[in-house]
Amino acid sequence: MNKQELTARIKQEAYLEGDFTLRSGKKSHYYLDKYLFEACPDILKALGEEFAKYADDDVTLIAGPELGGVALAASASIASGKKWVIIRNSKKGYGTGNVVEGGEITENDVVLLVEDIATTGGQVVEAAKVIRESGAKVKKIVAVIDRKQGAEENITDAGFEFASIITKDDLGITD
Ligand SMILES: O=P(O)(O)OC[C@H]1O[C@H](OP(=O)(O)OP(=O)(O)O)[C@H](O)[C@@H]1O
Ligand SMILES: O=C(O)c1cc(=O)[nH]c(=O)[nH]1
Repeated sequence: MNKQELTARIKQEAYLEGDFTLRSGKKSHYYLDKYLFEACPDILKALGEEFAKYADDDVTLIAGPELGGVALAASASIASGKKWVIIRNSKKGYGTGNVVEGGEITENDVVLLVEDIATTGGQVVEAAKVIRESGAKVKKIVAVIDRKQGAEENITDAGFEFASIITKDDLGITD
């Protein structure tokens, strides 16, 4: 699937209009329901292939933040052949008590961090800090969609590199 077809498929499956409150507390007249596009195998496969383009030889691990990043990281792993982990929002108070699920992130790791939607970038920066605290390098943060509401600036200010597969402009969305 080429980028244009992928963009059209995402809009077709996941673009909603209404009054929405976002994670950041911002209000929006639209919402991109990542679970709706992640549920479509053609889109999920194509996204994995797009993410895999960022998985250079030095990348040792792909990470996806809970919850929307999980399927994306799995798809990117299949497409790239690199292992993947989940970054939880917080530790469970029982069982292993892990924040990182699927294996440890070590100081030798170079991690590609994948995200579904970047609005302010707050969620993905938290996940990136977990990776950094383990001593590993965050190679790049790549989101499926950049809503262009500060994510790039905030992610860069936090010391990480950022890219997105598409932006809200590609989807023909105006504020
Ligand atoms: O860039 P930000 O301003 O942080 O906002 C975007 C984040 O918010 C949403 O997560 P949500 O809270 O819906 O979590 P979920 O993945 O657990 O459903 C979205 O999936 C991003 O992770
Ligand atoms: O900022 C968010 O919380 C957000 C925006 C959006 O379009 N889609 C989504 O899943 N989360």
